[in-house]
Amino acid sequence: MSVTVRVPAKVNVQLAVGAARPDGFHDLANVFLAVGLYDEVTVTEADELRVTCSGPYADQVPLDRTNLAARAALALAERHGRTPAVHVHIAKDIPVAGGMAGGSADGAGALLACDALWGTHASREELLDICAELGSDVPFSLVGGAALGTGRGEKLTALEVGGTFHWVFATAGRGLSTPAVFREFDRLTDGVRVPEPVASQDLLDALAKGDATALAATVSNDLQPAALSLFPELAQTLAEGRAAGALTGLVSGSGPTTAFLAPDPESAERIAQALPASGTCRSARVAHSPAPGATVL
Ligand SMILES: C[C@](O)(CO)[C@H](O)COP(=O)(O)OP(=O)(O)OC[C@H]1O[C@@H](n2ccc(N)nc2=O)[C@H](O)[C@@H]1O
Ligand SMILES: Nc1ncnc2c1ncn2[C@@H]1O[C@H](COP(=O)(O)OP(=O)(O)OP(=O)(O)O)[C@@H](O)[C@H]1O
Repeated sequence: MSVTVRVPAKVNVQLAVGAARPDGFHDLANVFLAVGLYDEVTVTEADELRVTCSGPYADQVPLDRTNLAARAALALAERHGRTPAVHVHIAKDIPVAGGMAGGSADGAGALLACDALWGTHASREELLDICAELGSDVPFSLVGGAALGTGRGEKLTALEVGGTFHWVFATAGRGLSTPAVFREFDRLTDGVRVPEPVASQDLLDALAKGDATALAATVSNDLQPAALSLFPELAQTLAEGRAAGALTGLVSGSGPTTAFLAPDPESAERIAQALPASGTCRSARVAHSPAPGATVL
C-alpha cells in the first residue's frame, strides 16, 4: 500500500528578523504565503527506511537520514513505538536551497503520509509538534494558506487572504545556506540595535483584501541585505523583474530564489519569459497563491 501527499512551497511576504537569541535562532515576524509549486511525497511499506528522489533538482537532494522526509518518518515511528520500514519517494518540483522551504515541505509531506500509511492517527497538535522539531518552516508546510509565524517561525496564526496573488519565481545558478544567511544578518547588524520583529498591519490588510498593489507596497525581507551581500548578482535579477512589469521583487526567505508579484496572470507569464532571457537567472516559474497545505491525494 502507498500514500501520496502533495505539499506546497512558500514565499515570505514579510520576514522581520530580531536579534540572535541565546540558542542561536532569531525571533521572527514571518508572514508565510503558500504558493502553488508542489513536491509530492509517496510512502510505501518496505523492509527498511529508504529515500529516493526524482525531478529537475533530484541530484541536489540528500538520500540519507539527513533528508527531512526521512527524519519525519523516523520521528513519527519513534513516538509510536514502530519501525520506520518505509520507502519515501520525493517527486521534487520545488527548487532546492532556494528559500522556498522545499526540504520543509518534504518533511511535512512524509509525516502526513506516514501517519496515513501506518494509521497512527496522530492529532493535528502532535503533527505540528513534530514539524516544529524538524525545522522552523515545517509547521507552515503542513498548514499552508497564509499564516503569521512567531517565535523562530514555528508558532502559527492563520491569516485571511481575500484574493489570488500571481507570482513569478526566478531560480539562481547556485543555492544559499540558510544558517549562512542568518550569520551574515548578524554580521551586518553587529553593533546595531535590532528592533523586536512585528508584523505590518498594512501588509496584513493588503493580504486580507487580496490587493496586489497594496501588498507590493508593504512586502519586506530583513534577510534580503544578507542574501544580496552573499550573492550580489541577485540585485540584477530583481531589477530585471521590476523592469519586466512586476509590482515588486524580493528575495524569497533566505534566498537565492527571487519572487516577483505580478498585477495579473498575463503579466506573470510575460515576466517569466523575460527573466531567463535577460540572463540574470537560471529559470523562472509562474505560481499562484494562496495554496493549500499538505494534502493526501
Ligand atoms: C528563512 C526562513 O525560511 C523563513 O521562513 C526560515 O526562517 C528558515 O527556516 P528553516 O530552514 O526551517 O530553518 P531551521 O532548520 O529551523 O534552522 C536552520 C538554521 O537557520 C537559522 N535560523 C532559522 C530560523 C530562525 N528563526 N532563526 C535562525 O537563526 C539557524 O542558524 C538555524 O540553525
Ligand atoms: N527533502 C529535502 N529536499 C531538499 N533538501 C533537503 C531535503 N532534506 C534535507 N535537505 C537539505 O537541506 C538543504 C536546504 O534545502 P531546502 O530546499 O529545504 O532549502 P530552502 O528552501 O532554502 O529552505 P528554507 O526556505 O526552509 O530555509 C539542502 O541543501 C539539503 O542539503
